[in-house]
Amino acid sequence: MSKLFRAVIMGPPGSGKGTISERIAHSFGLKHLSSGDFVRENISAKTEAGVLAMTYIKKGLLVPDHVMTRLLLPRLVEMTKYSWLLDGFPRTLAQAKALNSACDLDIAINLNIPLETLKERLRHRWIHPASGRVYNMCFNPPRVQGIDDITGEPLIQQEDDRPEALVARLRHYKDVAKPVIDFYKAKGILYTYSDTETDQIWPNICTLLSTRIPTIQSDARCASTP
Ligand SMILES: Nc1ncnc2c1ncn2[C@@H]1O[C@H](COP(=O)(O)OP(=O)(O)OP(=O)(O)O)[C@@H](O)[C@H]1O
Ligand SMILES: O=c1ccn([C@@H]2O[C@H](COP(=O)(O)OP(=O)(O)O)[C@@H](O)[C@H]2O)c(=O)[nH]1
Repeated sequence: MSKLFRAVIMGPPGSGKGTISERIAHSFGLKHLSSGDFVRENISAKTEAGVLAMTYIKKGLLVPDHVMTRLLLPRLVEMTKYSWLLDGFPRTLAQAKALNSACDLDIAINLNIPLETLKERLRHRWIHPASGRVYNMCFNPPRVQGIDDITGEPLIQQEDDRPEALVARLRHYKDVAKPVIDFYKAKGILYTYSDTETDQIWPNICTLLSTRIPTIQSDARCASTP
């Protein structure tokens, strides 16, 4: 069996983690593990960690590290046979250290996107709350305005995507993410990408992954839109 591949993707809200993760999962056959999805699953299933997590999310806060690791690390144990890309975790140095004790990462992708771009994107972000599917009214609009393509249910805009909430969220992200970025830099596995468009970043990430996931050959999948 070929060696398993493990990666994390980091970046501020709106940096395109979800969008790029979907492309990576689609092109390279990795499992896309989203911490937000895990949290929402635990909330729906009313697990102990889910009920606890909900009390923080309702206040617009990050879930504390010990709750988040309790919720997430067992899911990684279920994934020992698979290659995966983890999106949304770690968000803090404590989470990065917990993850480091649980498994060896091959790479950490860091998206560094200008503030104005983030604001503009999130202003146009609409989501289908039940599935977490993400749309953008300019970049990838739904087929019918305001309606989820798959279920036909209405889309919503998240409170904390509004410009007023965003600046504080981004400031908080920078403070918390800096030690995580330094941690992966010191390990020599950090790859930072800076641009205003996912379509510009994507070919570079795709080329990197093609060299690191040897079972899969690079080809047209590294074009700007897969
Ligand atoms: N690693 C984590 N640490 C703490 N809380 C987390 C973590 N991952 C998810 N959460 C909680 O779950 C919520 C939903 O996460 P999700 O990543 O889907 O959305 P988000 O924070 O709005 O992300 P983004 O705007 O970057 O796409 C977060 O707002 C946060 O409260
Ligand atoms: O080049 C891009 C990449 C993403 N988006 C949109 O920007 C928003 C944020 O992207 P995503 O949810 O993937 O980012 P995340 O918060 O997961 O980092 C979404 O509405 C995407 O459709 C965009 O307009 N242009």
